[in-house]
Amino acid sequence: MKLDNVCVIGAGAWGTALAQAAAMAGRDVTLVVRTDQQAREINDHHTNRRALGAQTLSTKITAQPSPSAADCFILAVPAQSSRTALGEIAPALLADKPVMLSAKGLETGTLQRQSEILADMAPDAIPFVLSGPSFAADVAAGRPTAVTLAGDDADLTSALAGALAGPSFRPYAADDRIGVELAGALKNIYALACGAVEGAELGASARSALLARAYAEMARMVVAMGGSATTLTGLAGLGDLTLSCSSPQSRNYQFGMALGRGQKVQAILAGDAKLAEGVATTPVARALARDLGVDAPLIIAVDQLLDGHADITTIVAGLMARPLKREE
Ligand SMILES: NC(=O)C1=CN([C@@H]2O[C@H](COP(=O)(O)OP(=O)(O)OC[C@H]3O[C@@H](n4cnc5c(N)ncnc54)[C@H](OP(=O)(O)O)[C@@H]3O)[C@@H](O)[C@H]2O)C=CC1
Ligand SMILES: O=C(CO)COP(=O)(O)O
Repeated sequence: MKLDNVCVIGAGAWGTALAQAAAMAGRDVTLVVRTDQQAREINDHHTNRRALGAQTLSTKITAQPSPSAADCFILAVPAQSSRTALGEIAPALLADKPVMLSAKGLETGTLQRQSEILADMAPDAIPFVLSGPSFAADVAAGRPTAVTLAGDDADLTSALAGALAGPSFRPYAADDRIGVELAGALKNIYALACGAVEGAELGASARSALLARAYAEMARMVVAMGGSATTLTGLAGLGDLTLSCSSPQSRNYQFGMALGRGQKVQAILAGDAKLAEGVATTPVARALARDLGVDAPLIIAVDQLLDGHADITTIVAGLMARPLKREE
């Protein structure tokens, strides 16, 4: 399959960074933007300041107002906007084309993963999931990282990984789409939790204990939903979990820090909070855990913190007072 050109839908931080990675890998890239002003800025000045500050973008990136025919596509809008964004694209454009899903979140209401949304909206597209430890600013600046690209066809997944690979962006091909997708979505919940621990000044020991129990809980969720626990040992699992749960650069971690300092969700959102996917994904994950009968005390704890019915001191006391159990 020809993979010379890539169309990226969503010109926020991540879409622009992935456009840059694809361009650095030698691809011709079209980046779908929503305003003429953003198109002019990218095409004339090779920057997208709202998304990536002063970062200079490759001249191989061309901005345009709507998607056009391409060898493969990357969807990079927030998880709750994926359905709307896909609804604006003629399904025929995506038919038999690889579509790489890069949003890290579960859909409110439907409880769906991104690839389930794609299957609804463009059933003939070929789904791939891209996830792993990768801050947009790092990727766009050419700082090195490695990610997981999961797809059903091993040869095509490897070919796509090769089409995106550059000196500073190294995708590993994998086949567990469900595991990779869930790891990306769930890590945002645990980043909220770890940020809250930091905001409440509960200490580095608490944060690492939380991280380890988060990993165990994430494995229970992934296995219950048909993914593989082994996937979590990789970039999309351990790699992204440790990044997002330990770095104030993570927007979810930042949001968690504000929660831990006692701020309410509405107040944080009313400020200049950036996108924190875990806020919408937490109640979805809680509903999924309930439906699947998965023991998920940390997801429940974050949901309680978000819904404001308990403060962090009460929530942590509740977690610590649970019956002792064996580590498995
Ligand atoms: N930033 C990062 O470091 C990383 C982000 N991700 C994931 O990528 C996803 C996007 O995040 P990010 O780029 O950072 O978010 P941003 O808030 O930076 O950007 C979101 C972009 O999506 C656009 N958008 C929203 N709705 C639509 C729509 N219906 N159609 C077309 N475009 C739309 C927005 O346009 P407008 O501004 O006009 O509203 C904006 O350009 C998230 O799921 C995130 O978890 C994954 C890895 C790294
Ligand atoms: O997913 C990310 C890094 O891998 C970005 O995390 P945040 O959305 O929390 O900033």
